[in-house]
Amino acid sequence: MAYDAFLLLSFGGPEGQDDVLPFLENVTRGRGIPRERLETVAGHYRHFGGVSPINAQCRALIEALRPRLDLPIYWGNRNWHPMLADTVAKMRDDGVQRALAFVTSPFGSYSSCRQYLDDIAVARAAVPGAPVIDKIRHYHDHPGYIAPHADAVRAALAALPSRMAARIVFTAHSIPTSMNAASGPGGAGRYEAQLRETAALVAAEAAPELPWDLAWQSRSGPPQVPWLEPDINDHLETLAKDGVREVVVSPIGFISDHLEVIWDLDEEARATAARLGMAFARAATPGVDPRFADMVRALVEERVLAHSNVRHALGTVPTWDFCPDDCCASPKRA
Ligand SMILES: CC1=C(CCC(=O)O)c2cc3nc(cc4[nH]c(cc5[nH]c(cc1n2)c(C)c5CCC(=O)O)c(CCC(=O)O)c4C)C(CCC(=O)O)=C3C
Ligand SMILES: [Fe+2]
Repeated sequence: MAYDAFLLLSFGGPEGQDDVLPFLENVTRGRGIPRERLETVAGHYRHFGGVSPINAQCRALIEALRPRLDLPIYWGNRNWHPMLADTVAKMRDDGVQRALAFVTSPFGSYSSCRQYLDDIAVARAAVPGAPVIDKIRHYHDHPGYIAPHADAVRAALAALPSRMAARIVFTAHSIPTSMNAASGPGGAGRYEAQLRETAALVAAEAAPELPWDLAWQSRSGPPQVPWLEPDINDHLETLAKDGVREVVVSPIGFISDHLEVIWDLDEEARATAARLGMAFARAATPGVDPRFADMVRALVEERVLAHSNVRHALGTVPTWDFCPDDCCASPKRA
């Protein structure tokens, strides 16, 4: 397949205090998020001057990709500028015919996969003559994703007083259990399955001798809707009761230090651990690790040279190039 452009497709985040509320309105429109939750999350952004780290991370990734890709690079977001529809219009004006999109989430689910496909469809519908845009597959078990996380877990373990007694707790963004059930072709619960595989692969590479768990963070939505559990803070309580004194928390659900990482883990989970008297080290995310940037290049090559059969994967949970219609369906909303 021939492509004449590369598109970085991400979530977007505010870049100043005045952006916070309009950004949150974009994120939560029609999603039934309680008002109090919105105010709480606005406070997290305000704590950092109203600036999400995510846009700077996208810019840094683009700079890391420039020397690695022979394609012009474009960037568009779901929820904040540069908005995807504006980017698609620019691509059309530049004569782009067929672009390949890399999404900043490695996993399948409505929020992390299908919603980006919907974003592409909506943006293209708004731009007459828009290029075709194909999405790159999930990369939850790609060596370029696993290796930086594994190194980071090793480094975090080294920062603990006595790594012998440590527990590794991997985290990812919680989603409603109904959204998890609908993840993957035919609704196969792939979100959790992929994350468990990522966790197992990172643990095996970083510290095969240590026990690990998968916990969830950043729960949203109304309280009566079930989301994936345990929450990281509840899980730390359980571990403390079981006598665990040291934890490494590794956010394998994130490619870079999103606001959920620097608030929900570095502030909240760290405070929970301190209250419980546990030593706490947060493992880094890939960010612009050269192996992660090389992975993006490899994923582009994999699609361009589809006949070459090179498809790096360390696990067995399948990934697929084109999501079928019944993949990662939108969950019913309350
Ligand atoms: C699976 C998943 C990912 C990973 C995949 C991916 O990366 O796309 C993700 C990423 C992100 N989520 C982000 C921010 C927010 N997510 C929210 C709300 C929600 N997230 C959900 C799921 C996910 N979210 C869901 C099911 C909701 C409920 C509303 C709904 O059904 O859609 C809300 C509303 C307030 C709240 O309730 O928290 C905010 C502000 C940011 C930006 C961070 C930054 O600024 O650095 C990023 C990268
Ligand atoms: Fe999907």
